[in-house]
Amino acid sequence: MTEATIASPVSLPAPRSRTRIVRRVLRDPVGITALAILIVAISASYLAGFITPIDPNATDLSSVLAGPSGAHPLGTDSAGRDVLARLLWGGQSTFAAAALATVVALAAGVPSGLIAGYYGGWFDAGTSWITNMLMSLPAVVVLLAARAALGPSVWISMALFGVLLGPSFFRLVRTSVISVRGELYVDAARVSGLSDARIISRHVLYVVRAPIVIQAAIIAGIAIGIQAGLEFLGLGDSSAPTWGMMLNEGFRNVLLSPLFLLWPALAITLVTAAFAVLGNSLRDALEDDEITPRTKGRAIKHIPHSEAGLVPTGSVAAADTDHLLVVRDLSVEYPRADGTTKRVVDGVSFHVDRGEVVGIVGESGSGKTQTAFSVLGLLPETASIAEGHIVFDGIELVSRTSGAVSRSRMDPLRGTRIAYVPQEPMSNLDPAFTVGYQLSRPLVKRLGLSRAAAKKRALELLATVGIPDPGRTYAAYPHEISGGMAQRVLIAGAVSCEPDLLIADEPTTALDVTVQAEVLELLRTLQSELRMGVLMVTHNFGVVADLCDRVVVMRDSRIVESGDVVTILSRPSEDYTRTLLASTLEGKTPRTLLLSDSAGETA
Ligand SMILES: Nc1ncnc2c1ncn2[C@@H]1O[C@H](COP(=O)(O)OP(=O)(O)OP(=O)(O)O)[C@@H](O)[C@H]1O
Repeated sequence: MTEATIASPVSLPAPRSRTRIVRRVLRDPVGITALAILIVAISASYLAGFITPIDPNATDLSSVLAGPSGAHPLGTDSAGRDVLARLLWGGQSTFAAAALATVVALAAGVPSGLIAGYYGGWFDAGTSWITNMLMSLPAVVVLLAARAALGPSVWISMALFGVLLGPSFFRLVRTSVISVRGELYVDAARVSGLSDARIISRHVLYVVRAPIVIQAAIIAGIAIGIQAGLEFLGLGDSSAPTWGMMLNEGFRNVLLSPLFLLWPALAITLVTAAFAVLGNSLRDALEDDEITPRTKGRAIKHIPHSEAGLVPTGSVAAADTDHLLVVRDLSVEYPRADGTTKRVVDGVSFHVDRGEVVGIVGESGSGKTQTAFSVLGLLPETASIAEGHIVFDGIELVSRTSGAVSRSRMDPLRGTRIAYVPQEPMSNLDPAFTVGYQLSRPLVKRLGLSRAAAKKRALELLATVGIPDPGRTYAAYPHEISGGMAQRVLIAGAVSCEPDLLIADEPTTALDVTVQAEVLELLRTLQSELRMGVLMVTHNFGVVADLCDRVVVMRDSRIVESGDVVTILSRPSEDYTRTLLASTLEGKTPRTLLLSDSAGETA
């Protein structure tokens, strides 16, 4: 690494301590109070037999609606039954039934919301339709009808209530997933080789877990309220003591014994409020928590080339196996609202050899990114590859007939042999995870490194890309580092598996001018050290002149001309190239031309 590539030190906050979620809740006075109320209420309910020996259904007609006494600490009801015993035993069924409703709602809403939001398509359409239908049903009427048809079982009522509440989780999760699935850091995770399941469980579920937690707490409270409401109306199982029935009885006897109404009302209010407050406190703790990877140490696992997609496919023409990457006659289309299609890449052909840097240059909207995304398999679902094929190291990623990137061939390559450096570094880092986690996770997943080895390698990579204090940057969150450092982090991630091909899409556009030069120098150094083929997407001929061996000039989705950089820079054959050169170089002679001139003179 040259001195020029080392960024000036940036002041970073001290690394965060890995405080656990429970400890964060315990430090929140409101959270700890709510937790204490729930722990006391739940344990007291399930230890009812030890707390009071009195049978909750034992009647004593000589002592009805009696006030608190030594024998009956909370008094008795209208049948002379002990209020404390009934309150404690009633809590058992209340908590268990609320848990049942919450678990059913979670099971019905969360997985379906994740899949519908992430993949969209027919599953999304079908589940959204079912959700809308369920939400249009009046829950209380359905519960009353179920009670009439199936009997007064609280378990059936609460399981059904869980199904009716499932859509609230579905909508919450689906909406959150839709808002993050298009985030660049999700694309970046895909490109770094993580599977859909891993992306959903880590990056997507991580974003929606806080709303899920608070929603679950609220739903548990609502389930207790609805359950008590049904019992209050006399629709519960009258053979078992419940808080709702106690409320009903207390209400009827409020003038004779107001205290009798107070106990169940207090229990219901305290417990439902505690659930809501605990949900808020947990959410705050989750949002503040740094996720700790829990991967156990593993030995280094080398990915055998015989795994799917890593051996050349037999049907590829010999001419296409001579180069690292071959893109031939590629055309990409999008459907228009009027039923026609819009061609954004039209008959594009080029190749990249090992150790060679090829630039795709052109004005905004000329189709450069769509071409690069075709190679990466990152085109949106609406795009289709109308024609052409793409071959990487003899592996046919897009065949002439398939019209799409083969996922089984692409997945083992992305993040290991084909890497990607994006345009906007900040948007490509997940704000919820530390830099170190995001850098080391693919090393654990793709290279099979243990957590400790991945951390060591990540720190080495950060030093390699010129980060002045790798330890601090490793522990920092994306918002705590500068744009230039974030781009260095992404470059470190991209080269971590020593790829054969690096695709960089305007890697310096979002950076200020001095940092641009440093990042270009870094890319140049890494490219020559690792002998990578590089496909550099840019609108800037200066970048092409600085880095590239060959260049492809694009305009309006087509290639205008292509050739080696010195020829195109000194003798462009197309007016468009001349205009583009004049506008981006502004009369300056690029270093490549100076070098080639001096080489010519020496010769
Ligand atoms: N999802 C999409 N649906 C329809 N058209 C799209 C979509 N994405 C891109 N396009 C169109 O494809 C064309 C090429 O876009 P592309 O992003 O490849 O341009 P570019 O040359 O990389 O420009 P820039 O440097 O501004 O990113 C543009 O006209 C753009 O509007």
